[in-house]
Amino acid sequence: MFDVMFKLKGFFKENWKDYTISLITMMGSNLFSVFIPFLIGRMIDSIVREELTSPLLKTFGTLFLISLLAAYLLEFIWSYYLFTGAAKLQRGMRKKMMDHFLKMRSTFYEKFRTGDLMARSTQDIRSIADTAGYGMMVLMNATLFLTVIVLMMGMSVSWKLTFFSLLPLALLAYLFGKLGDIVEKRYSAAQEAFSSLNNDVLEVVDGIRVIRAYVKEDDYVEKFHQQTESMLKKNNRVADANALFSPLTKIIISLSNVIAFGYGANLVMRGSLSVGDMVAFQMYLGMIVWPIISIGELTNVLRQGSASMERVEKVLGTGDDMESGGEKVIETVDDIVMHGLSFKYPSSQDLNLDRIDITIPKGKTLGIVGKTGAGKTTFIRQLLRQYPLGNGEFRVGEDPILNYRGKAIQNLIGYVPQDHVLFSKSVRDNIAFGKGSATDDEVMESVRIASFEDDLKKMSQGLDTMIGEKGVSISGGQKQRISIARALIKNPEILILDDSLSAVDANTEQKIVENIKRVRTGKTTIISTHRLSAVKQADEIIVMEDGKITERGSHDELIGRHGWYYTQYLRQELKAGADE
Ligand SMILES: Nc1ncnc2c1ncn2[C@@H]1O[C@H](COP(=O)(O)OP(=O)(O)OP(=O)(O)O)[C@@H](O)[C@H]1O
Repeated sequence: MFDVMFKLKGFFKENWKDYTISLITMMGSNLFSVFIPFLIGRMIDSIVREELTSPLLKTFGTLFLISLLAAYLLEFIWSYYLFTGAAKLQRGMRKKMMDHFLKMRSTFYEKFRTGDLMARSTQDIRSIADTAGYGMMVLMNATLFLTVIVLMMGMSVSWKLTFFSLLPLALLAYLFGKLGDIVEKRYSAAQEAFSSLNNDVLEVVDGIRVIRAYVKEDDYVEKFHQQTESMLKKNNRVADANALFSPLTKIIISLSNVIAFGYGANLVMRGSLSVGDMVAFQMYLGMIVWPIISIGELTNVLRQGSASMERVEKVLGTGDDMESGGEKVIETVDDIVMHGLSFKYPSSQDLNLDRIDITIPKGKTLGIVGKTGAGKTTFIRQLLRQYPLGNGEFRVGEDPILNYRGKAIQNLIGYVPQDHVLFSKSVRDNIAFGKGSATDDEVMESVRIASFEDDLKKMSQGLDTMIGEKGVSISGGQKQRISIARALIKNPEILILDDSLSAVDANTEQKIVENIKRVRTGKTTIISTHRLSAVKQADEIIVMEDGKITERGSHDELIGRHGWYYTQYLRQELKAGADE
C-alpha cells in the first residue's frame, strides 16, 4: 500500500522544502488546535472550584482567540504547499508520459489501445497526484494530530484512561486493512472499465460516418449503454467499500466513548480525575474521529494510487523493442542496400519480408508494386525503422543502419503514409509542419509540385483555410496532396510515397509524378503504388508477392518479361482507355 509513496520518493526529495514547510506549519496548527480543549478543561475546573475571575476569563478568552486564529492561518499555509506540490507532480508525470509516447514506435502502439493510454495519462495520473497531495496531507496531518491528541490525553488527563479508551482502535486498524484490499481490487476493475469505455468512445467518434452509413447507431447506443451500466456498477462497488470507512470509524469510536465515560466517571468518583479533565478527555475523543476517518481514507487513496501507479508504470516500462542506434551522423544519404533481409511482425506466423535483396542507388527512383498484402508497406516500414530490424544486411552507404544515431536517417526522409495524418490546423500549418521555418513562398512551391494550386484557389481562405479535425472538411485527394506537399517542403534526401496517389485522377497523378521527377534530381525517391502508371518512369521497379521480390527491372524490361507486371499494366491501360 505504501509502495506508491516509496515510488514517489524522488519527487518528495526534489520538493523537500515545500513538504518541510507543510510539515512544520501542520505541527504548529495541530498544537494550537489541541490547546483549545485543554484551555476549556482548565476553565471548567476554575468554574467548578469557583476561582474564575474576570481577568482570568479575559486571559482564557485571549488565548482561545489566538489559538484559533493561529491554527487556521497555519492550516492555510500547509494546504497551499502540499496541494501545489501535487499539481507539480501531475505536470511532471504527464510530461514523462508524453515524452515516452513520442519516443515509441509502432510496436508500442500495438500493445496498448488509444483510449487506454488516454485513461492512464489522465485519470490514473490524477489518482497518483492525489496520493502526493491529499494522501500526504492525511498521512502527515492525521498521524501528527493523532499523536498530539493521544499525548495530550495521556499527559494532561490519564494514561490509563487513554489506553483503555483507545483499545477498540486495534480492531479498527484490522478492519481498515481488510477493507483496503477490497477497495484496491474494485478500483483496478473500475479503471479497466474506464479505459475500455474510452476506447469505444474514440472508435465511435472516428468511425461515425461508417456507423451511420451501415445504420448501426442503435447497436452502438446499446453497447455504450451496457458499458456505462457495467462501469457504473464497478464504480458503485468502489463507493460501497469506501462508504464503510466512516460508519465503521464512528461505531468503534462510540465504543471508545462508552469506555471513556464508564471508566472516566469511575475515576472522577474515586477523585483521581477532575470534571474538567473528564470533559476535555471527551472533547479529545471527539477530535480523534476526524484523523481516524482520514486514516481510513488514506488507506483508500493509497490503494487507488498504488493501482494507478501500476497502470502508469506498465506504460512507462513498456518499450517498442527497437534497437538503439549508434553515434554516426549523416548529412546526405548514399546508396541504400538490403541483402537477404527477412522480417516478420511480432504477431505474424510467416515471414512478411522474405530475403529481400536490393540496392537503391543515391538519387534514383524506386517503384514498388504488387498485389494487396504483398509486403510493400512492410518494406517501407523497415526503411523508416518503424519496427525492429529484420534479419539480414541493411546498410546506408558503407555503414549498417544501426551505426547511425537514432533519428539521423529519419530526419532525412519525407514520408507520405497510406493513412493521411492531418492536423486540425490551417492548410499552411499542415504543409509547413514538414519544415518549421517555411516561408509562404516555400509553401506555395510545394503546393504547385503537389498539384494542389487549383484546389487551393477554390478554398475560401486559401492557405489559411482550416481543414478540420483529421481533415474532415476536405476530399480524400486533397488530403493526399496536402500530405505530399508537407513531405516535399522538406526537400528530403529520401522521399517515400506509400500509395499516396490513389485518390487523385490519372491526369493529376501524371502531373505530380512529373513534377516530383523534375524537382528531385539527384535525390532518392521511393514510390509504392497500385497504379503502375505512377512508377513507369522509375529507374527500377520491383514487384512484390508474399514478402518476396518476384520481378524487377525498368518499365520496358518488365513489360518484355510478360509476367505479373505486364498483365497488370495491360489491364490498367485497357481500363483507363475504357474510362476515357
Ligand atoms: N502490424 C502488423 N502486424 C501483423 N501483420 C501485419 C501488420 N501489418 C501488415 N501485416 C501483414 O503483413 C503483410 C504485408 O502487409 P503490407 O501492409 O506490407 O502489404 P501491402 O503490400 O502494403 O498491401 P496494400 O497494398 O494493401 O497496402 C500482410 O499479410 C499483412 O496482413
